[in-house]
Amino acid sequence: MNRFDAVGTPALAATWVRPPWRLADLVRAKRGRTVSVVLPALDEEDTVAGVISSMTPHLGSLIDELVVLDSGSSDRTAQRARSAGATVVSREEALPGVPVVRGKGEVLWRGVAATSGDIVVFVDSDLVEPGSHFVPALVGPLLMTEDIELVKGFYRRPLTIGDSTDEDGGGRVTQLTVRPLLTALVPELAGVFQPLGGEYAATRQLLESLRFAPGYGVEIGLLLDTYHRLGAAAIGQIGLGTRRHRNRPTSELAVMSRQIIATMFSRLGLHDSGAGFTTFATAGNQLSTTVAPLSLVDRPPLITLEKYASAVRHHAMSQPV
Ligand SMILES: O=c1ccn([C@@H]2O[C@H](COP(=O)(O)OP(=O)(O)O)[C@@H](O)[C@H]2O)c(=O)[nH]1
Ligand SMILES: O=C(O)[C@@H](COP(=O)(O)O)O[C@H]1O[C@H](CO)[C@@H](O)[C@H](O)[C@H]1O
Repeated sequence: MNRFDAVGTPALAATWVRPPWRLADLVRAKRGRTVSVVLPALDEEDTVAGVISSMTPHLGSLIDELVVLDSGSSDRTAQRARSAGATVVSREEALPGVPVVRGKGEVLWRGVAATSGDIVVFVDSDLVEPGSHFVPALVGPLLMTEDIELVKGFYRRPLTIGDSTDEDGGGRVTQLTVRPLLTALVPELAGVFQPLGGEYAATRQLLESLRFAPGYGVEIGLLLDTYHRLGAAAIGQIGLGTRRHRNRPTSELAVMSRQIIATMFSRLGLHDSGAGFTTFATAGNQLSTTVAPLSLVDRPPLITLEKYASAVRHHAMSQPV
């Protein structure tokens, strides 16, 4: 285990700057365990096929299941995902009869329900030229060690606005909001480099036992709940190199940040006004305001959902002894 010796706040104890395992070692280490990859996708027709293509070489060996969980896309996301070799599941198909709500947390929650792998890997669908090493790196600690239950990827994050790129300007909410707040409120997690990153892997046993926060709060919710449940020793992080994705305008990230703060405060028992975030805009001498809705309603642990639990029991009984 390569300890990342940073000056100041130490990294997580389980930090790998580079994956030390060969692909063949990982496949051998599965020992009957299965791996499902879930790509949450809302209108990602431009990038979803490229993300899938970075993974299909591992399909049938390291990866057993590759699912795009369609978040209600209105573009050609589903068609392009199927053509690239993924299975596409809608939110309704993932949990029939359970009314759908908006947001990323809903899609990831249903992504766990729609798959069966012992290990579940989440990768965003808006990535630009992701490496084929992403999934092997993320599942490595889960296959090769005994005590890790959640593995977060970390990376350099370029920020491209228009024609200009700052090679380390990305992860704006991470850098300006979440990591400073974690340092102040949960210093044991100050060494998590990309707490919001959309590339992470976890055991199904963990994910089906956790609630899923709504919208963009899902990542910080899963991280804090895992920490409260199992401690920092169960959390690992691994270097993936550079991660490019669609960079949203700061105004949209402010709304994202508000939802993340609401989830953080709820997990830490801190009072939150519950007020939605107001965006101001002026035109001439006119002032307009938009209040973004805030949700505080988590999705319950899947294992408490009879529909899911019975499906798991049925699946278990259909497995060869
Ligand atoms: O309601 C949503 C919001 C986001 N996403 C997906 O979640 C990932 C990350 O979302 P986004 O790119 O908006 O977040 P960012 O990376 O910009 O912070 C992407 O694959 C989105 O398509 C989704 O499936 N449903
Ligand atoms: O890390 C962040 O600050 C934000 C925005 O990243 P950029 O400033 O656009 O590179 O993106 C993350 O947050 C989202 C909400 O949790 C996740 O869904 C994304 O996967 C993650 O990239």
